[in-house]
Amino acid sequence: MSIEKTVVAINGDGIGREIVEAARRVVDKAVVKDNIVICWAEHKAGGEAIDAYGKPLPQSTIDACKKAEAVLLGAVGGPKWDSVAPAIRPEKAILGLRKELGLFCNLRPVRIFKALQEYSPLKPELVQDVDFVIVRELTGGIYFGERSEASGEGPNEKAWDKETYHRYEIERIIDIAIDTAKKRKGKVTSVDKANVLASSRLWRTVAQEKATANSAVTFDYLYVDNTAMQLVVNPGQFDVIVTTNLFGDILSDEGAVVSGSLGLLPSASIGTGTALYEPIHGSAPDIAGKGIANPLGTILSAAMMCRYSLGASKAADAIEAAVEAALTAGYRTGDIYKDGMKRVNTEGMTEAVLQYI
Ligand SMILES: NC(=O)C1=CN([C@@H]2O[C@H](COP(=O)(O)OP(=O)(O)OC[C@H]3O[C@@H](n4cnc5c(N)ncnc54)[C@H](O)[C@@H]3O)[C@@H](O)[C@H]2O)C=CC1
Ligand SMILES: CC(C)CC(=O)C(=O)O
Ligand SMILES: [Mg+2]
Repeated sequence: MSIEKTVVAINGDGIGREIVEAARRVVDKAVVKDNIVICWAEHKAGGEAIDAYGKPLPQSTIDACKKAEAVLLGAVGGPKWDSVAPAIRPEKAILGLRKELGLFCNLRPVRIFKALQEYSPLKPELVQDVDFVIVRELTGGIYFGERSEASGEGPNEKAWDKETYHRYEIERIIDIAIDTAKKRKGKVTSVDKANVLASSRLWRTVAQEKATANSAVTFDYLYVDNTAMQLVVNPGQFDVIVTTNLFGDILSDEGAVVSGSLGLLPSASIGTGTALYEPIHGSAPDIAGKGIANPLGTILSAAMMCRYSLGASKAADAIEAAVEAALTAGYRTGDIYKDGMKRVNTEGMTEAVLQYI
């Protein structure tokens, strides 16, 4: 008899439905290898929840996520909801879910597939060894600080957002970075802006204390502006990058360029509650509804879900190998297409992956 696992699927907006449906098909086929069957529970968040319920994160979605073994999410937001009140913007759904589920850590692996080395805008010799993980703090910092929308008039009109970090928030994310590094090449790069920001100075102090207490791991410390440059001049130097919510958000999109496309990168958000898996990109309104989005970032997020939340390691290995095989065989969505390759849409890439499982 198969073991049943409940996974909440949140399509969200834009390309969300297209990529989540692709990943669900792949997972359903792969988990058979682990004698597992997935019971998918669809719930709404983001713009689609605003349209249905008048708010981006209904309690029913939160409750379902808390009870499930994992959550697979597409992306939320889009121009349709750009003029809604700040308190109910679609992005509040993502932030709210992360907070409600206690997901203080976002793991964003950045690697370069052999078949895609020539797709990176960087020189081949710079990208051949690229394989690092961004460990992004996810429930603190400026995204969760107090803010004030614009008020006042004329040149004195002002708005502000506050960045706060507590010692315990920094300690627990650095601990995860250290554990991650111990399973990899043993190097942590802590990224901050300690030359200017008080919150970054506390970040660096805590990182240095952790470094002293963990001599098995090598630490270095970079300012975020230098890191942004190092990511494109020498990305092979990185093993584990640990940084704040805002800096991690920005640096991971830059990492995606190194790997060839934003559509390729997966993520896992972990912490105290049900883990959530989502690609690092957004809802891509410019290509939504056309069936051309690259589903691989979501499919690879689903592989992480199989490995870390569903106890389906054979499925995880099979999905990752199938993605590699599909790329090696030349299948390419538009974002990674080059002359001579097999151009496919979302459906075609999904079929290509399925055939190798
Ligand atoms: N986790 C989430 O739900 C996130 C939501 N957003 C929201 O998404 C909306 C659009 O934001 P943007 O800044 O345009 O960022 P985006 O990541 O949605 O798109 C940036 C560019 O990358 C392309 N792209 C993204 N994913 C792709 C894929 N799978 N295949 C092929 N091309 C892909 C898009 O077509 C676009 O040209 C906004 O409402 C934003 O707030 C943005 C980032 C994360
Ligand atoms: C709502 C945003 C913080 C989402 C985002 O850009 C991300 O998590 O990468
Ligand atoms: Mg982002």
